[in-house]
Amino acid sequence: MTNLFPDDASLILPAPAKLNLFLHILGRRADGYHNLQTIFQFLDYSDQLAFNCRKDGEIKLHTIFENVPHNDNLIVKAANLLKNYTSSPLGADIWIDKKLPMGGGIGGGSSNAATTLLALNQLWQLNLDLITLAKLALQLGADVPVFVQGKAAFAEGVGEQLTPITPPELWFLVAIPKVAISTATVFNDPLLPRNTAAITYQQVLATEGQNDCQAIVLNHYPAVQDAFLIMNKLAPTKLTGTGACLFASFTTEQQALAAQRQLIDKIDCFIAQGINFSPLHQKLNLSY
Ligand SMILES: C[C@](O)(CO)[C@H](O)COP(=O)(O)OP(=O)(O)OC[C@H]1O[C@@H](n2ccc(N)nc2=O)[C@H](O)[C@@H]1O
Ligand SMILES: Nc1ncnc2c1ncn2[C@@H]1O[C@H](COP(=O)(O)OP(=O)(O)OP(=O)(O)O)[C@@H](O)[C@H]1O
Repeated sequence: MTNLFPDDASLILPAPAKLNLFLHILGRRADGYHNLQTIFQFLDYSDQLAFNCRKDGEIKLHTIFENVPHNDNLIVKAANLLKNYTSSPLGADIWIDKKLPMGGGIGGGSSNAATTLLALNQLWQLNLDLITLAKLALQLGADVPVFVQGKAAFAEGVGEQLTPITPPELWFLVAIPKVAISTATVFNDPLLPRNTAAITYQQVLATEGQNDCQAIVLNHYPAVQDAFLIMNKLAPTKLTGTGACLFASFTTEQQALAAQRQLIDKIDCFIAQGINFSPLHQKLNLSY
């Protein structure tokens, strides 16, 4: 395991990325949030977090994030939320090996928060079930509950009403344009389309779908537009979440690798398989 972590770490767990295979915006609620329909699928591509229990109650994230103050970090927020909810007297030392790009639309921060909730639930012996943890998780962000539940899902509401589904576990080429995009900025854009018709659960897996944020993001962020134009020549390419990452799917790893070879020196990208049961839940031996 990575030497970023102490040898005596009691728990080392992954925080996987997600893709939004499509992202439909149905409307805007009175509180400003948007009603969505999306498919979340996990990627076999993860940050790693290490945890030790502290008896003095302090929550300490040891890894420095250049642009995120300690107490604003979703890892620390998740730990404090769980501590307050359960009145646990315990604390934690936490380290992270960060691989997922921030502001990339692949859910890095949200996934870190979910992994922290599940890790401390175990270390502090709280025995909260996933439904209770997912409800808490929603306070941290619309994307956090799916990472707590651990199953690929058709999501509705603001992203918290989850129906497990099993889309094909394809191989993805994921491009990382060199820009971080704020989700709130995209959702506040007056030109964002907000009137896509709802589909039914029966239609989900047959729906190709689109990302309703894509046109806005390509228009405003030249780095995303450039990467899109290059990658879309190789294979049909889509935005995930509010970007900046783009993805294209392939039936086999070899096909994805062949496409990646054509992008070498042009776009920073990685290959990963889509997975319907989170690597976090697999590592914790939770059943599907
Ligand atoms: C775009 C997605 O990534 C799709 O999976 C998510 O909906 C975003 O989830 P997230 O990053 O966890 O977002 P949050 O931290 O909850 O919200 C950030 C901001 O995005 C906007 N927001 C988010 C989710 C949503 N359904 N409607 C919104 O309008 C709100 O302005 C909010 O202030
Ligand atoms: N542990 C964390 N990892 C990443 N970002 C964090 C973390 N804690 C707080 N943040 C803040 O949250 C912002 C969004 O982070 P994140 O990487 O989750 O974006 P994203 O990939 O667009 O997520 P999503 O797809 O859920 O919208 C970052 O720009 C950063 O300021």
